[in-house]
Amino acid sequence: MEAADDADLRRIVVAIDGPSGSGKSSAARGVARRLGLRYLDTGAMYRAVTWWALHAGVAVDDADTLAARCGEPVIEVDTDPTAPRVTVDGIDVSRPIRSREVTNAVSLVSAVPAVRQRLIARQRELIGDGGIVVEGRDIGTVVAPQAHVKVFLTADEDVRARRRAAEGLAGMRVEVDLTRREMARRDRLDSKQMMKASDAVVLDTTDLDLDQVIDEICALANERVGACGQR
Ligand SMILES: Nc1ncnc2c1ncn2[C@@H]1O[C@H](COP(=O)(O)OP(=O)(O)OP(=O)(O)O)[C@@H](O)[C@H]1O
Ligand SMILES: Nc1ccn([C@H]2C[C@H](O)[C@@H](COP(=O)(O)O)O2)c(=O)n1
Repeated sequence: MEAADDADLRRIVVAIDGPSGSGKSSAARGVARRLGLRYLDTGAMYRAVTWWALHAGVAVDDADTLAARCGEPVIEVDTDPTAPRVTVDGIDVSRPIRSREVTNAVSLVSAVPAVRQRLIARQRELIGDGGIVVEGRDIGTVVAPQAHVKVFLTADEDVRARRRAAEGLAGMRVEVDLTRREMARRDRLDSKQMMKASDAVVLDTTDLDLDQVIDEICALANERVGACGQR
């Protein structure tokens, strides 16, 4: 990317949304690193509440109790793209929140309106005056509709499952068919929260490698960076 004005870059908000396994985290981190921006993984925050519920003995299908108690855990997020970290009550949960147990429960927790309200407020605080790449499901529509760059990442379901299975969940190799079924289930449950903004650029990553995706998003940021002072 050509050198953009530093002051404008410090205000930019790049929103990346899309289904599970479409490459949001990898792309968002890569863009943030390349442009010297902060990085916020909002899914990690929903995962952190889910991890807390599982450990606090709160049933993840008990929406009323989740709504009443979701303010209890203190969730801290480090927005450094070289070392993103999430803690719950001071415990580093960056790895355990990727476990299969959390992954299969998180959609129930993230569907609870009180949980969303609380985390969205925190996400907006973290976005602050910008200089950040934020990824999730509702960033361009709900969390930061003012974002200067909005990207909706997609990829063929089979390709997403293969990429995810190759990576494994928290270090365990898992088979592609099972991964595909679990991802499809999660996308179905998340469909109410996942929204493509009408002004988002749709980027299908099926045939793109990660560097190409990062290049495309950085090019969009470069085009829009001049508008950062105007919003
Ligand atoms: N363009 C790409 N080409 C090849 N592999 C990719 C690409 N983008 C991401 N990956 C790989 O696909 C896997 C899933 O990517 P990533 O975790 O970034 O997706 P995600 O959309 O954030 O998923 P989730 O919503 O489930 O957290 C990772 O192993 C990542 O390295
Ligand atoms: N802005 C967001 C981010 C995430 N979620 C939900 C949907 C996912 O199932 C879960 C975990 O996200 P992931 O780490 O897989 O990106 O959190 C949401 O509702 N809104």
